[in-house]
Amino acid sequence: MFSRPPGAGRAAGIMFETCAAMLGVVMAMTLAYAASDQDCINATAWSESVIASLPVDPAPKVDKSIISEADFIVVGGGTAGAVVASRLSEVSKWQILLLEAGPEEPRGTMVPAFGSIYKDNPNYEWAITVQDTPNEKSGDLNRAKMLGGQSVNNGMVYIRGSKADWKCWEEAGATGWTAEEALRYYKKSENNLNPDIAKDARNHGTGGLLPVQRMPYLDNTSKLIRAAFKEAGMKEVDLNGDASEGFMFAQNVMKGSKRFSTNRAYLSQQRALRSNLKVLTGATARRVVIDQRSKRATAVEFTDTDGKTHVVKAKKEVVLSAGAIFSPHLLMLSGVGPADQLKAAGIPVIVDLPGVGEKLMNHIGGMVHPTINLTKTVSLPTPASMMNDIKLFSEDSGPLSTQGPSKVRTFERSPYQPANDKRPYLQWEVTRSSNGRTIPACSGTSASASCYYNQVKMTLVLLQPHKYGSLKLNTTHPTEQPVIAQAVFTDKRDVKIHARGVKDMVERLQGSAALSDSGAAVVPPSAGSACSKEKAGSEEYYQCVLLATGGRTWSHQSGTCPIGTVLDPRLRVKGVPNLRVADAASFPCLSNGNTMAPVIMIGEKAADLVKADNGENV
Ligand SMILES: Cc1cc2nc3c(=O)[nH]c(=O)nc-3n(C[C@H](O)[C@H](O)[C@H](O)COP(=O)(O)OP(=O)(O)OC[C@H]3O[C@@H](n4cnc5c(N)ncnc54)[C@H](O)[C@@H]3O)c2cc1C
Repeated sequence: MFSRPPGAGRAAGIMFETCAAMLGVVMAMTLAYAASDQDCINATAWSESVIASLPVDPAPKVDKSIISEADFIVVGGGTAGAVVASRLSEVSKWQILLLEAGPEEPRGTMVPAFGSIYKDNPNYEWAITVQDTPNEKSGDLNRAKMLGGQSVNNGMVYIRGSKADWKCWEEAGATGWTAEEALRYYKKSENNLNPDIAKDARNHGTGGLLPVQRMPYLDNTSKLIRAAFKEAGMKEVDLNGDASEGFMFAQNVMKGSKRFSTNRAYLSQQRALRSNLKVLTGATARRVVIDQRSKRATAVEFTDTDGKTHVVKAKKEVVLSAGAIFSPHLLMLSGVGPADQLKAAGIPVIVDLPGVGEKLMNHIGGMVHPTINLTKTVSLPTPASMMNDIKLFSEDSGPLSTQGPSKVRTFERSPYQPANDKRPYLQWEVTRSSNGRTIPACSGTSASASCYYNQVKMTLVLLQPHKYGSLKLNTTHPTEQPVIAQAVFTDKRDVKIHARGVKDMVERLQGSAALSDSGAAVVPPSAGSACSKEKAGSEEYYQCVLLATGGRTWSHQSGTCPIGTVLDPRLRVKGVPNLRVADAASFPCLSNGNTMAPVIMIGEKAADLVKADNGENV
């Protein structure tokens, strides 16, 4: 319906697309109105009308034909895999095959206000269950299954972590992964679109494929949170520059008002232009075929959406970029991993590598939320205001282009962390929620937050917990998902650091004139009567509340095939020299911040390592 008419020139095509899209908006908004009264807006019709307003992408070059061999096979077209495949295909004499289990990226992902809109949608998500462990009833783990991987469906925040992270990498044996080297690749990937930040050319790049910018619109609550944090003595800084502490309205992977995944940034145009880059979606790798005698990866076995098995020969190398859960799983299914687990599952051992899945690193946070109830800075949406939001969105502004105060990130040291560790251990996240006044048709959908919120919840994330989880082969059903156990507040030091952080923040917010002047009420976390024996507001009280309410791991799983025990510093699997792992699994140390930016950096450097090892100048 919205495709360009045959033979139309570019300008005419764009006009046609715009008009067709606006027609779609009007039709869908009519549906939303029909199902709405003053307080109740049909969220599904609303979401559809927003999606209909998006510019039409050129149709991706979809070629379902199977090839029998390629020079390089990249498994997993996610955050890192899209980068690796794209960069390798710059060498036109090489044939690159990218295998992605999920489908093409859908268009709705471009709307920042929709957040992780495809979370829990079985068409675009792996269903992964996690073991219950003390202090955490884990339930499920969200992993995107589509081209672009988690970069399509995450919080978009672009945070590189601490420059002091690289000391830990060096100590783990990651020779050559220094702060300066990482910066080189961050800058290579980055197209920083905010001039006030981009002018710091030592720390930022503007020529890369990845658009990075702040969300273009600040709502009133965001301005209020900024005022409260400044009042609390926090400095507004560029957390990807020289400062490692302070707060920031984070930059995100986006351009104008739209999200960019690594698929959109690195693959969509390249696929259309490069005949040596073949992308197969719906292609689930089952194992890497490794020759028992030579210990070389020779092929990848995968199944298509009809369940048919194919084997593609790898003439040079295989790169696993299937993420922190599936890269180690694929290694084990291919005979590389802890020998005891492989033998118990009946998988012939090719290389005994006990480090595969031995640790599953992750940030942890408490379900202990200081909350700010809002009154003056929020207003209920109306059909007219929502229509206006769509107009603003098409002009690269307005509420649909933002996630409001959810983009605030703070990094601070804890008085209880080791004094010689330069990484700030505490990160506060702010999320929007709705309490008391809900709009029935808006609640329970991903679009709800873009409809209305009247509360912000603060969540403290511990960036360097003292305990990690693990990932093991399911030895009775090895092809099923691995057995995943995370670790949450099982170390007393973590409980102490977290509780003190919550106490300090509550006290600062309660003393904020900016908040009280705007009618906002700060509600400290509580666990009902469970902690009534402790003095309210004391560190012991918040420790009790934390243990009573429990915590959870973040979505930053990493380190399941780390450099050091599993990979050499060139990301090659020890004992299988033409097989590499390049994604969040490769981290030897937990990044001191959100993980997408470091994963993209790894993808960039991985491609250069592969090129250099195969005779190309980089
Ligand atoms: C809900 C959520 C929100 C987040 N928000 C942020 C944020 O705001 N900022 C941030 O920095 N980080 C965020 N993260 C974390 C970050 O997105 C991830 O750490 C990062 O994207 C992981 O990249 P990856 O390449 O390792 O894996 P992925 O991006 O998950 O890519 C792996 C790909 O491999 C495919 N695959 C897996 N197995 C196979 C197979 N057998 N055959 C073929 N293909 C396969 C998958 O379908 C997927 O596309 C978030 C994560 C989640 C879950």
